[in-house]
Amino acid sequence: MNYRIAPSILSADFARLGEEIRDVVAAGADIIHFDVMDNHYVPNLTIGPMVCEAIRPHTSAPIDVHLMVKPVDALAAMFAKAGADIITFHPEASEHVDRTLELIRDAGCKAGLVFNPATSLSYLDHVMDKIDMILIMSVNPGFGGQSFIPEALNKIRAARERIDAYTARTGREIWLEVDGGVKVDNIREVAAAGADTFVAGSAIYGKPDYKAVIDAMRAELAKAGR
Ligand SMILES: O=C(CO)[C@@H](O)[C@H](O)COP(=O)(O)O
Ligand SMILES: [Fe+2]
Repeated sequence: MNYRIAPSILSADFARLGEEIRDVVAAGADIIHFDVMDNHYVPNLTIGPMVCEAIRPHTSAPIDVHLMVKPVDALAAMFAKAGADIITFHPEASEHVDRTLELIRDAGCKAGLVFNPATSLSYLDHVMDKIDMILIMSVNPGFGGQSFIPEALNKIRAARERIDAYTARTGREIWLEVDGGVKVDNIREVAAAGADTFVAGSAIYGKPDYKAVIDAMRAELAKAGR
């Protein structure tokens, strides 16, 4: 299994963001997770396309933009222009999920849907062909540093079953990302449930030695048995 670790810059030092991104990639990160919150769909307010554009020259790692905004379409287009590689959004926040997925892919990015703890995976039913990534939230969206909600493991297993059935039928791969409360001490269980891409904000940026945390996560992943 090809596992990917995606540090969330929500827990980085924003006064030194470029350096924080270079450091985490040098420490072994595969993807930069970029949390966009609008103080409307979620209570917090974070960063927009200008910041994405500003960090783009600091890394060649894919920038994974997690949109916690409503409405979605205008901002999705702006992030595609600002250098995002992957753009995910919450289906409840889009008036027309299929159209938003198309808009993101037409702009040259990978597209994905994000599932809150209480959101049904049935939003996937008719759009699998337009999805490159499924993101399962293991906390309620809005803040870093929350505790992993154990029920998310069942949803990860259900999403993995859908992906495996789809890949067996079409040959096309879809990534399964998990976001919220992922740490060294639970990443193995999250991987065993079927995830291949792991967002970790406070677990990585909350420690002084990013490489030590990422190495410890990879050591756990090597034992996951998938
Ligand atoms: O999208 C979100 C929160 O809404 C996340 O990406 C968090 O930033 C993850 O932070 P940790 O739970 O890993 O500290
Ligand atoms: Fe996120």
